[in-house]
Amino acid sequence: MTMRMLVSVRSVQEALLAAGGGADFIDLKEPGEGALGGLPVATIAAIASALRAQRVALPVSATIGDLPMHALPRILAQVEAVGACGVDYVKVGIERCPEALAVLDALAACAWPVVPVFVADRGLDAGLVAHACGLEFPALMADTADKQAGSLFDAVAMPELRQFVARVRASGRLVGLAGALRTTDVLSLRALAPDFAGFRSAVCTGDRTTALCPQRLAALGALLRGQAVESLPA
Ligand SMILES: O=C[C@H](O)COP(=O)(O)O
Repeated sequence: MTMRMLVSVRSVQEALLAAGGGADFIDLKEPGEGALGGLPVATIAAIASALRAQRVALPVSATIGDLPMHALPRILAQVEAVGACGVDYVKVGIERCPEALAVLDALAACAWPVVPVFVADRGLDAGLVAHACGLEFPALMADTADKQAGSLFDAVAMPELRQFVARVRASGRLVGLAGALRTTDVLSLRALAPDFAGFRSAVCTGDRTTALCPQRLAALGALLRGQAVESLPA
């Protein structure tokens, strides 16, 4: 099955560009505010409603911002605020620490579909992942916080990523990978075959805080679909 492409965007214009450029998931995020930087809720609501008004039926996710695991009340309040914006999924970063277990339990009890995103810079905690797999989440993701330190493949070894994909898939959830992934990572992604891969850095004109680049988006989409690409933007 083709690996689906999630593209992170920060505006209506970028969301429509991503939708027209082959994205399978539209992910609302402010890249300038961190790995899972949150947009203002009014912006999230405006983008979600603009997409629906343009009859874009793609699933839309939005992040709550980079909140620490000890800030559970703030995390839950933000999930509520973002979920009420008309998105399909609310993405929440899960740090590798003891408090994360209680955060996962609380997120699973939320009224909105939450996608936990395991912050994998220090590897993946198999116990935490197994715990999440036993809860009612539609999908689980791994991503990195430090986008300057290479890609997810520099942070986590292939066997560990393979185990993550297999564990999540066995639980019946969708599994997604992200973390400064580049076109050069597509072969490794294919080997792991997650349900979807998430991108921002690879589809911008410069670093991930700059504008979305239609050519890079099209080239990446073609590559993920297994189509020959004549020349990839550097
Ligand atoms: O959820 C996906 C991320 O926004 C990917 O961003 P990145 O490619 O800069 O790591």
